[in-house]
Amino acid sequence: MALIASTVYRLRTQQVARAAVRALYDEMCLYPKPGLVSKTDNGSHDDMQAATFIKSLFSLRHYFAAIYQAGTRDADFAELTRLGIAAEATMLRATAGVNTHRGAIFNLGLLCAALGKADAAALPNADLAQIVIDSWGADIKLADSKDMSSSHGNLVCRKYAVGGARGEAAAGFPHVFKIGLPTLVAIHQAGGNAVAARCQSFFAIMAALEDTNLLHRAGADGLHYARTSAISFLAEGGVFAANWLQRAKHIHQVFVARRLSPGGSADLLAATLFIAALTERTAVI
Ligand SMILES: CC(C)(COP(=O)(O)OP(=O)(O)OC[C@H]1O[C@@H](n2cnc3c(N)ncnc32)[C@H](O[C@H]2O[C@H](COP(=O)(O)OP(=O)(O)OP(=O)(O)O)[C@@H](O)[C@H]2O)[C@@H]1O)[C@@H](O)C(=O)NCCC(=O)NCCS
Ligand SMILES: Nc1ncnc2[nH]cnc12
Repeated sequence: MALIASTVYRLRTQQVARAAVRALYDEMCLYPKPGLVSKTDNGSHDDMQAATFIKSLFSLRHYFAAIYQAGTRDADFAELTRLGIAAEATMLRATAGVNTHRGAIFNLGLLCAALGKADAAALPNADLAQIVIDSWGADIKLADSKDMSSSHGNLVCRKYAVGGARGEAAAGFPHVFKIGLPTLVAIHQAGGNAVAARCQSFFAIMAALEDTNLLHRAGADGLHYARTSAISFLAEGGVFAANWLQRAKHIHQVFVARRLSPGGSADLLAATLFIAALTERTAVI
């Protein structure tokens, strides 16, 4: 029995880690994704391209396995943080110092750990958002209150009084579970293909998110412009509009011209794809 249990554990760990890496890959590949890197172009970035992201996400495969297993052992936030910081170093080695997935390491890492905790408790349809809140929410808020770093995000969160990645996590990833995922499922159920479902999900997240990348690069006006663009795209029919692809590509070009880069929305799209892949009813999207 022990052999079977250990084999199941190993296979599940591999499944979760592969799903996390695949979600980051599918996010990067999605086009158009206003201002962001894809295989088509580098968006609003001079310092990174598709290959940078592929090196980065591949370098994180062991991290996602490790943090899932930490979750199965009911690890505390201090242990998760140690794994996350080590993963950031691994990412930077893979990208020659470019920050491709620092937020994704945090966002997807916590969701992998929550999944591990749910699996260990044999809860197949666990409320992962609630597990994140209950298990590590207080520590995430404490870490945020003690953060005196000069990271782009921390400076922006203080200046604009927004929650950033930590605020999103401590609230149980509402932009994933209440916006990204329902939108992805709705478009799929309406007959939309994967690209349409993922684009609509991305625009829905961007329309609502206080993305610190946008605030860092373009201030409150930049965030407002990006969110208004997404709201207009959705109000004019989103991916159900006949010319949606041309409109989405035009918005991408305008974001590039303005150097806007909603990296936080991209991370939460990846988190949405990760949850969808591991949730039986949405595994096909
Ligand atoms: C917890 C941290 C992630 C906090 O990081 P930071 O202090 O920087 O604060 P945030 O801005 O709040 O978050 C950083 C990244 O998170 C993404 N993000 C932004 N807004 C949100 C949001 N509202 N909700 C969720 N996630 C959000 C975003 O990451 C992506 O964009 C980055 C790439 O884009 P780019 O424009 O290139 O970014 P820069 O290089 O900074 O700017 P340029 O110079 O290019 O203009 C990339 O990171 C994507 O992932 C934000 O950037 C983290 O600092 C932390 O504490 N980590 C330690 C490990 C840990 O605590 N782990 C716990 C368990 S895993
Ligand atoms: N595809 C992407 N382009 C730019 N920044 C990102 N952050 C996360 N995904 C990204």
